[in-house]
Amino acid sequence: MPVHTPAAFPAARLRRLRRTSALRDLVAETAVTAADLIWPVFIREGRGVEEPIPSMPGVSRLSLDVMLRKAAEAHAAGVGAICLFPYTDQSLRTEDCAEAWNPENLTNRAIRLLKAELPDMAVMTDIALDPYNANGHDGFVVGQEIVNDETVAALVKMALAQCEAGADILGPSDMMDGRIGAIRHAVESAGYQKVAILSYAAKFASGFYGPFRDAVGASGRLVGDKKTYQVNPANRLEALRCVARDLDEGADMVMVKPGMPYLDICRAVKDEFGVPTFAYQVSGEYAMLAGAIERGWLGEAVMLESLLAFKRAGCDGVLTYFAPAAAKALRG
Ligand SMILES: NCc1[nH]cc(CCC(=O)O)c1CC(=O)O
Repeated sequence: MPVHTPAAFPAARLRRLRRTSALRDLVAETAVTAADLIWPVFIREGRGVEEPIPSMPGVSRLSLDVMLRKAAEAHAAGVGAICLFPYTDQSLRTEDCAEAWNPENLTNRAIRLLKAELPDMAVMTDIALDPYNANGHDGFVVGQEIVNDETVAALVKMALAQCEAGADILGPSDMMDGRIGAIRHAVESAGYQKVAILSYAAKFASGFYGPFRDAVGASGRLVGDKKTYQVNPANRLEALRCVARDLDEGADMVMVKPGMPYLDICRAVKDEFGVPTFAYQVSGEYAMLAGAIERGWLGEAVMLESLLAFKRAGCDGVLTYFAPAAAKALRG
């Protein structure tokens, strides 16, 4: 869109439209609303448990009863969707990752509970093996290698179990090649035509996932790094190829992750493809902001400012740990 060159001063005084909040709101180009937010939640076994995660101030692992109560509050405040991340019991983390497609695993029980009690809230899942893997990787490890096709077959089983439990949105976050096509084909064939896929399409090999790995209990386990499957942070065109590929294979929506350091990618994805585009404001971004807010180094307003940045960059929505607090702040 062409940017009009303002007339010379004093015909143009750009401050005229900044004078009052009514005028500012009238000409606001973008807005963030609670309905734009997806709330990522860490779940664990137990009852009445709220276990703080030290590297994510204000975020806790929740037992399913507490999760349900907080989900209902967030939903009442306007948050439309929740995304589940399990803290799997250490004894269930194995090299064959079989817990990942157990119909009764923590995530699948949480999906059933949410769909029974809060049917209008959209439930999104994560598809990757890391919460179930003895070595913390998103795929099977054979020798030194993260093997692709064997992992995809396991991800398909995981996806089908989540569909069976009632998931609305599948979120493959593993970055194996061919997983979107394989999952889409299996899900269609099994009769789950209505389930949407939000692909973690442009997912970078980032240092900003550190606190998340603490939260799901994978930090101490991860052997090596994820650079053979996640995208090099130096690469913009490769990220766009990932998005094109996932759309071709049947993704309904795509995600850029992390968010704030990759706003250029968000804008490029929206401009290039025009599809529903999401950003994940990841755990490390949350930790920076929440940690600084907690110490009084930054004001709370940076929360909504950071979310607005995603809308300005072309995103339709944001996955953010701030979702409940942001929804509350937006209500004033
Ligand atoms: N498949 C794992 C997964 N799904 C979401 C995140 C990160 C989210 C965050 O940092 O908030 C990760 C971590 C990783 O790839 O190591």
